[in-house]
Amino acid sequence: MFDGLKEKLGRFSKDVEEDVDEEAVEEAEAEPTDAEAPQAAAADAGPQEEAAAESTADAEPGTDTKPAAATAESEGGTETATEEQAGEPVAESGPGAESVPAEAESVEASTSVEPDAESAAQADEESAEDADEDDDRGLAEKAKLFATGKTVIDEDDLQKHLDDLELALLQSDVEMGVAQEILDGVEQNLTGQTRRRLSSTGNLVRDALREALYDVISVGQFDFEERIAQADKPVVIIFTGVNGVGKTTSIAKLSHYLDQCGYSSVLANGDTYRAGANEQLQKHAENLDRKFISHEQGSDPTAVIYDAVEYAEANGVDVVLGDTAGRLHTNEGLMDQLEKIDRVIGPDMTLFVDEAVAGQDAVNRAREFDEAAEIDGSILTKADADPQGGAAISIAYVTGKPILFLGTGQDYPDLERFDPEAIVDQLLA
Ligand SMILES: Nc1nc2c(ncn2[C@@H]2O[C@H](COP(=O)(O)OP(=O)(O)OP(=O)(O)O)[C@@H](O)[C@H]2O)c(=O)[nH]1
Repeated sequence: MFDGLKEKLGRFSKDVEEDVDEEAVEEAEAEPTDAEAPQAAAADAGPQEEAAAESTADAEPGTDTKPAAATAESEGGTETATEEQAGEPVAESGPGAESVPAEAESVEASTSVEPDAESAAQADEESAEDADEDDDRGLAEKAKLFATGKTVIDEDDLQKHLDDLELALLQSDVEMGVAQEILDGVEQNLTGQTRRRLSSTGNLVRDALREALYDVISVGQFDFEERIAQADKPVVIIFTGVNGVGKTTSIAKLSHYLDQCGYSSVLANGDTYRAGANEQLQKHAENLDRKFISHEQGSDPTAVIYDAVEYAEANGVDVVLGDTAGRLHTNEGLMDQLEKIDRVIGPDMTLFVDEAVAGQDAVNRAREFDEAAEIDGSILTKADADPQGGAAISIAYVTGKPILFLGTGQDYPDLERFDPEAIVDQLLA
């Protein structure tokens, strides 16, 4: 699922990471030696070995020695530092740094000025040699930069990578406005000081991308099961969308899903337009052992749904799942039918169904269906066959309504709750 997009995002992360690494090494060479600041402070309190042992114990794995304040900032990635915080002591590493006077450390772009540089510069030469390990230097620098939330990459370099990312997103069928939103988010997360909401992976670029992707795909999310649980029964859910995208199958899958959650359901065929529609949904109802409500072809869809609601009320059924004709959204007759269902039945939810593989077309249809008959969320089918992921990333942002489920196969259990955080993690795995 979404393997093509996954690969492109991975390439972007890797390319930017490499540039960030280079920056970090350059900085390390211009700044005082690693671990000097904490060691210098500790040296006042006791013997050197003790101080070294303490600072090592404080350090996070792979981040080299850092004062507790800076370490705490990076933990969980909950909040990036303020300007003042950025000025707090942060351990550095780098050859020859012990000879750099504090005044010479005026640094540009991505670096932060260290007020404790003076004490760092006074640190013991032996300790400096201990800390002068090239191995972890890039990692330590990245961790430090991440902790301070300062700019970590040259803007021109970043722009080049963002252009590549834009192309990759558009090639993956991400809607243009959504792609721009992601680019803005990544740029802001990498160069600005933003409040992070997801737990940090400890990887600077991937975290910036995660946040930006999460922001666009999590739009409007609500707890579907909670809404079902809290609504008066029967809950009426109406399905809209064009023909052949997996709408009927999705109704059957949702009936199965609801059953797993402990809710009974009745299937109603409001697609009285298309020959064969009754038989198609009836087949699913039989497979699942559900009550099926239908009228003859050409009759009023509202009357079908109405009958299903009456049946559910009389028989204590929790949810009515109503199909509608899948003609094009431009068809006035269809829109009139949906409007009448809205007016007479007042459904609890209207779900738009389309296929992930339709990419931009699915995004455009979602927008147009929502404008014609307001939707509460979407189901994206055939995600299992979609390498691009453009629709999955774009639909929520474009409609302002969440993707609630992904269809991931042809069998009834192949319906998964759309979990934005899990999807983003999967994309950046
Ligand atoms: N791979 C895969 N196939 C799916 C998925 N959902 C539906 N399909 C298949 O897509 C085809 C069309 O599904 P239908 O449910 O008949 O489509 P529909 O939108 O109801 O079409 P109409 O009944 O013509 O409106 C069927 O062969 C389904 O098995 C999915 O999530 N993954």
